[in-house]
Amino acid sequence: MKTFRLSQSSSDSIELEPNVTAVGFFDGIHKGHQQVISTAVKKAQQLSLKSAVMTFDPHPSVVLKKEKQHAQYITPLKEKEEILENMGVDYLFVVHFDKDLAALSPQSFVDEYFASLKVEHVVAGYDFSYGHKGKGSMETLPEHAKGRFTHTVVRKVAQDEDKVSSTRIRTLLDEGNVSEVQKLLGRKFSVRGERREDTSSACFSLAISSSYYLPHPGIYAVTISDHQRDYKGMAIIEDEELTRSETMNQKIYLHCLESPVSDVPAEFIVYFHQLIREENLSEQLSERSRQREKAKEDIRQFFRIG
Ligand SMILES: Cc1cc2nc3c(=O)[nH]c(=O)nc-3n(C[C@H](O)[C@H](O)[C@H](O)COP(=O)(O)O)c2cc1C
Ligand SMILES: Nc1ncnc2c1ncn2[C@@H]1O[C@H](COP(=O)(O)OP(=O)(O)O)[C@@H](O)[C@H]1O
Repeated sequence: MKTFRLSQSSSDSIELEPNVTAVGFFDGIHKGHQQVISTAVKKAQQLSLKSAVMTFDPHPSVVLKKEKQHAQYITPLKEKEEILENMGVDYLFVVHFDKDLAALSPQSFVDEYFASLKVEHVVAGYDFSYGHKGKGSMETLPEHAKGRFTHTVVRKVAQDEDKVSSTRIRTLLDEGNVSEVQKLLGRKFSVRGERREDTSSACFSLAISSSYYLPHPGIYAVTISDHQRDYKGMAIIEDEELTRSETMNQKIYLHCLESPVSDVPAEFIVYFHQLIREENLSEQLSERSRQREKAKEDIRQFFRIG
């Protein structure tokens, strides 16, 4: 997969083959997004064209100064790239979202970003909106396309009768409900980071990018992967103020419950299975470490480790 970072005027100069493009922000690449993207990949195969995904950076809500601004992501760009690559996408267009882009009329957006990127077919969900004030919709797309490309509208993907959406996933993460998040993502919620200080080979802290949207502070049953094998363990997410370092990274604490991790690479991926308990930070340190020992036992039982 090739990634292209685009801003206004930069789209004219890149060499591309004709393609089918799925468009949207796609934070989380949840089951709804997967339906949109796999529709584009299949359509591209049928038409013998390249498949592409168009996303934006940063999230429009930040630039449009919406009440809720999403500056942290369920899948930061690096994760998005990896998932899309595995889905068989050929091109990723990352369009820089700024005030000028937001001000483009729906017609100008279509002219500048679809027509000039050799897009022959656009795939988006039923509620996709584009152009100034989000006035362009899937109903207006044919009028703005002016015969230059065709399109597919993907119907609502729901789970338990409600739309699968990144907002719904963020709310569940705020509650620490990572098992429900897994149902909407179709995979476990995960974060990747670099190993930092060790207490022992099996107990260390992980520095993760500040652009992750993290689950509610608490103790979680997790698997910790070093890309070679998985270790069952415990992750502790402390309150934001406490975990942010000067570099603005976030930190989580990991305890492996299986054979100690040693001589392993610096990068790990942590897969979240279940919230075991919330931490009460007003409690004395000695009580907190007692609770952590108890949580370890609960996690052993959760994973049925003897
Ligand atoms: C190129 C482009 C320009 C957009 N411009 C605006 C805009 O000026 N105002 C706006 O409210 N939404 C705009 N949108 C739509 C937003 O991306 C987003 O869909 C909308 O704010 C609704 O977000 P929400 O569903 O998270 O509330 C634009 C979308 C695109 C793709
Ligand atoms: N549950 C869903 N069913 C069908 N299409 C969806 C669904 N959720 C999002 N989409 C589509 O995926 C693309 C990205 O949408 P986006 O606004 O980033 O998702 P979300 O609504 O989860 O924040 C858009 O084309 C949108 O219409």
